[in-house]
Amino acid sequence: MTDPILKISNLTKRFGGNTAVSDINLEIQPQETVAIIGPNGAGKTTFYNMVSGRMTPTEGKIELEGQDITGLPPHKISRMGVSRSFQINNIFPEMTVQENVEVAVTAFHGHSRKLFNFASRNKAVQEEARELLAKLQILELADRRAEVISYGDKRLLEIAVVLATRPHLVLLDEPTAGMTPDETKRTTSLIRQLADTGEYTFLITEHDMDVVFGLADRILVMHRGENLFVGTPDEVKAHPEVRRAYLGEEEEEEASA
Ligand SMILES: Nc1ncnc2c1ncn2[C@@H]1O[C@H](COP(=O)(O)OP(=O)(O)OP(=O)(O)O)[C@@H](O)[C@H]1O
Repeated sequence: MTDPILKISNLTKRFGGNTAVSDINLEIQPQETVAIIGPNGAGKTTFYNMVSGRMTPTEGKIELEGQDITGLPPHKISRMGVSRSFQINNIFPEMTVQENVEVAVTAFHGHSRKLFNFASRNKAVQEEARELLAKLQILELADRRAEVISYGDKRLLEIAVVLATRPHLVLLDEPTAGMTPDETKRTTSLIRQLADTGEYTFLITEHDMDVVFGLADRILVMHRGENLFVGTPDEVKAHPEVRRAYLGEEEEEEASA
């Protein structure tokens, strides 16, 4: 077994008397796609916020590739290779689609200092940006201003921006939220293709169960802050307690909507 990219041990977050995340343990292996699901208030966002450094755990440990990152600020965690999508908040609307990705690619090369010649750096940055846009199937939008493209395409651009920093672990926060059914299908299949390249490790939160079951190698089911179950999509679908606590609840909500 390889060393995990992310190792979460006994992670707990309390807000006063309310335990939002309770004693979670999880290991994510390189190239895995892991999804976190759970009903509203289950603690998914709090868990995510601790991994990306936006919240400090009350107890427990978070290790990234063997290094303790517990409680480090977001910019440090990001520099160590964890990149998080922020639901299109990290897109510059007045720049073109290509320029948005170039900014992120440049930021990455700025850190790595591999390319010091200005002209060759420019060309390499442009090429890398175009490759990423092609991967996300939005290359034909390269010269459009980001503010004029569709919501679904903005979300794909956001993923391109995230991948431009060559993250070791990619956190995708509800990647299909707000999308039309067609956009959702397209985005799910694109993320699946990215995962299949073996270049990325994804940790995803998502409410859409079709997306989760279509993407995840393993699923962490949270319920009231606790780890209710971790397993493959088939194991999750078949787990009676999960069905009762989450899938059943969803059916009831749909029935009463
Ligand atoms: N900053 C905060 N201060 C106090 N309580 C909080 C804070 N953030 C979250 N909580 C509480 O922690 C619990 C877990 O919330 P969290 O947002 O992590 O759940 P979630 O699974 O992401 O829910 P949703 O699916 O609705 O986004 C909830 O009871 C919530 O009210």
